[in-house]
Amino acid sequence: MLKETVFKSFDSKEQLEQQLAERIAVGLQEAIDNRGKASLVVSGGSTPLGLFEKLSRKVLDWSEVFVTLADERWVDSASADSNEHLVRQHLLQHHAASAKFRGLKNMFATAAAGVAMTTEQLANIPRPFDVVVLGMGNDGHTCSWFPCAPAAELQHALTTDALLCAMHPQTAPHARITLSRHAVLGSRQIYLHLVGQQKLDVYHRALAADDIMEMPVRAVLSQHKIPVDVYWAA
Ligand SMILES: O=C1O[C@H](COP(=O)(O)O)[C@@H](O)[C@H](O)[C@H]1O
Repeated sequence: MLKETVFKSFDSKEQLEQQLAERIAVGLQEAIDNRGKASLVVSGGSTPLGLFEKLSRKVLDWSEVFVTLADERWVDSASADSNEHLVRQHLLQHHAASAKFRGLKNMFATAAAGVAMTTEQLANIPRPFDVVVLGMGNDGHTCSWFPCAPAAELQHALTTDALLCAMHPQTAPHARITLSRHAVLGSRQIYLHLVGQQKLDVYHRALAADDIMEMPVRAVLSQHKIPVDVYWAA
């Protein structure tokens, strides 16, 4: 059945975070009730911080929840630029401290060299992913599908059946490891979490045309098999 994208608008980012945290918690608990375990994929960057704080205080069987990232910068996991660092600081605390977390960074020197090992390490995460929370950059990237990356790399991430890919954005900091489009769309529910007028303008631009290489977030928005709920606050 084809799914429509749902757009939800909130007066404040706090309201958005409360509602989205509740939706995610309900989705994870339903997955546990139905299948005994749940998987949650989250994004990094600056947007999800408050959401993580609220989600971490939700009461559910966190010990049955597997958490991983949509993408990661190939930096030390203790670095302030690391998405894993953000998740450890803001999500894996309070009730959520008992969740099972697998990051995407490993000890290999480069993202390209590390892809195979991280793919193995994610083998036990329940798929399809129960809940995927994506962000979006002002350049129209989501995950680490950057329009400024070499075209062949971006094309690969958008077409491969592999779980993970390396990405080398030319104008954004750090080499990346990212879930592929195939991996992200192997999910039951996607949320796109946006805050601010600029992100709303970018979102509208993404809806207005269909060149995925120009704005890779379109790879998620232009499909109608997996439900995508867009949560936006001013
Ligand atoms: O680099 C990244 O950027 C996007 C968006 O980040 P934000 O700071 O604008 O919220 C994020 O979704 C992604 O996970 C991250 O690696």
